[in-house]
Amino acid sequence: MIVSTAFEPINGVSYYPAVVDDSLCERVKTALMDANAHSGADILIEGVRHPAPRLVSSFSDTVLGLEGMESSRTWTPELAELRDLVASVFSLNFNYALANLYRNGDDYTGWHSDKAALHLDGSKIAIVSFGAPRRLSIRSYEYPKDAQTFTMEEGSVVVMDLGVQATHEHSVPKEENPTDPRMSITLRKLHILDEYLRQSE
Ligand SMILES: O=C(O)CCC(=O)C(=O)O
Ligand SMILES: [Fe+2]
Repeated sequence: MIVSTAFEPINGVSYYPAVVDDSLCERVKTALMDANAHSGADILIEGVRHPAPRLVSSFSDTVLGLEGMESSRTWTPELAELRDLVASVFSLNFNYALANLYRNGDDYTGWHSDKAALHLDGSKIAIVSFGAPRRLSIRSYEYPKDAQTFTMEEGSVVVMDLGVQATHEHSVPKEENPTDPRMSITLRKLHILDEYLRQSE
């Protein structure tokens, strides 16, 4: 499958529409809902508990407990299919997925960079979108007023270089208009997973 870059908001971040077909989108959504996989645990920010502004779950090659997260589950068949499709389209490799469920337009992800230290050096993060379109904003730490914002449609993939995390942060802002649920599956290659496996041998 050949995909063309529709949009590159900044160097190191590319948006590709229509990578995942409707049938796989439907199967992934159903699988995630059936698995009742998402948790709404509180999150800790500088030692203070806040209700999670979205629901999260995680999947990986082996059950992994990361600080502040419920343990991951092993891949469902649909998520493994999605992982393999995105890996082959972009010639990447993934061993972990963090899934987010935005129940409506009030759910959001605040400004943050992904924790580069957990990921394999030089790897990339792929964000796959399902359900209602939502916006992704990206801004540099240097010029925070110049945010780039674009809409992620169902079946689209955003590919982010790990290096971008050092210079930029991203967010999924709230929507003012009524908004249906949206899920994102963020595919990652964590180096700590291999180390974790080695420790438990
Ligand atoms: O839901 C999204 O599109 C982005 C989520 C995100 O930034 C993350 O999980 O780190
Ligand atoms: Fe993120």
